Amino acid sequence: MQIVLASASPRRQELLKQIGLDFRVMPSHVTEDKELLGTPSELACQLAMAKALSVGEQLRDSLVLGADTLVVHRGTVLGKPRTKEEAARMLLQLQGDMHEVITGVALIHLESRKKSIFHVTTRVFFKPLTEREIWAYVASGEPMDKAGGYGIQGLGAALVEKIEGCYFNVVGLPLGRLVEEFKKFGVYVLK
Ligand SMILES: Cc1cn([C@H]2C[C@H](O)[C@@H](COP(=O)(O)OP(=O)(O)OP(=O)(O)O)O2)c(=O)[nH]c1=O
Repeated sequence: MQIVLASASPRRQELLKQIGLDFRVMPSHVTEDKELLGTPSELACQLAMAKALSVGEQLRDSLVLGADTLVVHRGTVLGKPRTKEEAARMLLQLQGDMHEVITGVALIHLESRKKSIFHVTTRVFFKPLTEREIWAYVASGEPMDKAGGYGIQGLGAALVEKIEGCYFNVVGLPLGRLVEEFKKFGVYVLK
């Protein structure tokens, strides 16, 4: 079965390659409205589903994967910062505290009407940071295309005290859980 990643994220491509999957990439063109209709995890799943469906409708015999990563701090959902000032504000809010990174995932195979939608949460604890450190990080340019304004896989590692849960989930896909869900579609990473 052809696997299609409905994502423009280079990180998600790298993560899928890491587990040796053979897949194609077809970015979806879903507008990511992070307006909260339900809980943050419901929103992550809804956006993941919308991305998977927008591609799946054209490729009904493929197994299509959509995902969405959100950062939630004290009940507020943080998306991708639009400006450097917004990035600095987000990081100032996150420093010295815990936040959750939620990735919603949708796997859909329209031809067989099979689907699996789930989310995984990782708790991330940031060190206390000075404004100077935050601006130095923002100046690296790394925050701009990332939820919460940081990338744990890059220089953003320097902001983190510890995490609880799946590391890969923070980067964009919960690999361990994903491998289990793929099995339900007859796709085995370890065979
Ligand atoms: C918190 C965090 C987020 N991110 C990234 C993962 C996601 O790519 C991005 C969140 O945006 P998403 O909307 O989940 O994904 P995307 O817009 O990059 O790609 P697409 O919608 O086409 O699938 O933030 C990191 O790379 N590292 C981190 O530590």
